[in-house]
Amino acid sequence: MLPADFANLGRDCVALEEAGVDRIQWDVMDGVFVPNLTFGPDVIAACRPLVDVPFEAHIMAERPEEMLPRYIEEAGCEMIILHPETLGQPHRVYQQVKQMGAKLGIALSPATPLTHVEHAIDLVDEIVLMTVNPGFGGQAYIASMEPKIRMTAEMIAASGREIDLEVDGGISAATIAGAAGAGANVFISGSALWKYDSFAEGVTDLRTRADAARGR
Ligand SMILES: O=C(CO)[C@@H](O)[C@H](O)COP(=O)(O)O
Ligand SMILES: [Co+2]
Repeated sequence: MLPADFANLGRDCVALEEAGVDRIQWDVMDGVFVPNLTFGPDVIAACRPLVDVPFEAHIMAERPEEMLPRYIEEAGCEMIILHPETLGQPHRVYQQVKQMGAKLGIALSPATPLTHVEHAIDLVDEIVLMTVNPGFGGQAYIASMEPKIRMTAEMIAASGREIDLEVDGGISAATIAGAAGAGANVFISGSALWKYDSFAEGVTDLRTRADAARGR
């Protein structure tokens, strides 16, 4: 939702759902962990009743554990995506997310190693590999993340668990095949999706390209 019209977030949520997106990701930024400031649980909660599509909160904010109940219970986010660097005791917070009934996403910035997920492979529902440095939309896809995508896919396969591999940042018609071919199965597209003539055209084009790269 970072490229959305902040004066009409509800309208854009409805349009995205009508276009057939599988989920809506809210980029929560506090201006401390990343040099940008966006929206919090009250804004997400205001949009929740307008659509049925799952919400995931990508929380790029320090001490996110203090507001977890607001994202899960008030804002109705089914998935909570956290950056390990923002947590004093990551594993404890991961347990709290699951105990509150939400799905757990762990986001790794480009320089954050895969080892940050190893200890939580039995808890995590989604591993999010940032293919840009977090904080802004419209940045260039970092193709050198593709070996990390492959290693993550191998780690997931070895775990024997159903874990989504999401890529987030710079995903467009030009880059989605590379990410999909490396093993990603969930794709977050912001600025590229908004550039299509319609959301429906973008969703169809991006999904078709990803499926082709995954041999589906
Ligand atoms: O979390 C982030 C950025 O910090 C991403 O969700 C971006 O907001 C995706 O936007 P594009 O790179 O697709 O424009
Ligand atoms: Co994001």
